[in-house]
Amino acid sequence: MQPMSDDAIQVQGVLKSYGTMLAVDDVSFNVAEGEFVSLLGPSGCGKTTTLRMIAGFTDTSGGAIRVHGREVTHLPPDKRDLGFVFQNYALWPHMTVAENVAFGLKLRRKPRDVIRSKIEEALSVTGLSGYEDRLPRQLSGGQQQRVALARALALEPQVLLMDEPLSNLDRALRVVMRRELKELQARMKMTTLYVTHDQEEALSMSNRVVIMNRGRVEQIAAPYELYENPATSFVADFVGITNFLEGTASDTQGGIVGVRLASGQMLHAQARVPVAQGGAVRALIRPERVTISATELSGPNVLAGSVALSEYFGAVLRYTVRLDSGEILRAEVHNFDNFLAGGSRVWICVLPEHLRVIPHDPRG
Ligand SMILES: Nc1ncnc2c1ncn2[C@@H]1O[C@H](COP(=O)(O)OP(=O)(O)OP(=O)(O)O)[C@@H](O)[C@H]1O
Repeated sequence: MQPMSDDAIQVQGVLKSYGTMLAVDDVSFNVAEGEFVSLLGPSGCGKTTTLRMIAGFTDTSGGAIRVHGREVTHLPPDKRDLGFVFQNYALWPHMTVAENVAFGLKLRRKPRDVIRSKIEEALSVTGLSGYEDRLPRQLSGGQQQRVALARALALEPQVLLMDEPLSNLDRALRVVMRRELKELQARMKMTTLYVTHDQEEALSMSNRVVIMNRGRVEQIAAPYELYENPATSFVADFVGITNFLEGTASDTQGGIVGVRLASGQMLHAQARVPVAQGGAVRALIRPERVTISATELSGPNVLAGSVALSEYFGAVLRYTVRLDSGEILRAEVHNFDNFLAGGSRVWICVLPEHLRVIPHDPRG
């Protein structure tokens, strides 16, 4: 698909090979003006390489990159009008906070009063006013991270690229910082491309997420869409926990497809993507969508089994159920007043509207 021309970033068919290995394999996506887009995927899937090609730190082996419609594929990083915040934020240790933030502005020979007001503004939006004269070693990890962000913001980039900027922080700080960062990004309507392997970070901060796997794009969608309608087994498995039931597609009627399980039992599921009749398919359901009952249920889409394991996590109770047909299914219960012990006989109901059917992907 041809990306729209008024997008802030357009990545088209980008490739990166290292010898015979394709680290990035025909990746295309766009980031609209003011949008927050994340590249999410497991370690080694090509996220950082993609971001570095957009930044200009890594050469491309093919494809095109445009920033605000201008082709930048072969321009050096400083000619691309992009800001960066990387994982190792590398502040100058001998410079104060203000000097660190001023550094890029001085390189660009900005007038002294402009530099002063930019420093003030960047430190104010990152909550660092009053820290001007501190050295990096006199700051916490989160504060150092914010200095790196302030330094990037002071240059007023049209587009900000961030690679795992919160990964060095402890969990509590990471959660606080991601809220601050998101709030700041939204307030400043700053176009942002963000690399992370943390699904919570990607889901909670992004307008859209690009899921990568082995150098390729698996799916591009808004967080809700990604979670509710994963396009592939990989996405379903990588984003949240999913139950997979293998079967064969029978006829589709009124948007409902029949899935015959190996046991012979038929389930009805919503068909969001076309599936071939007789084709191998997977029916997916999230554990929190599974209804579990200790009293016998009847009707369609009911499966009988017994509790193999129950795990209590405070707010949630997770059951692992072995179905009579042999499959394992996980169910999560959020409001509960009693526990079903291991071995308990249970009935599982999976409503058609909560079951998603996707073609069986031999890679997944
Ligand atoms: N300079 C290089 N030379 C050879 N192979 C490389 C080089 N840089 C990256 N790779 C390989 O390219 C693939 C993609 O790496 P990349 O750093 O983009 O992954 P990533 O998704 O960002 O992973 P992580 O989350 O671990 O940082 C990996 O298999 C990596 O080993």
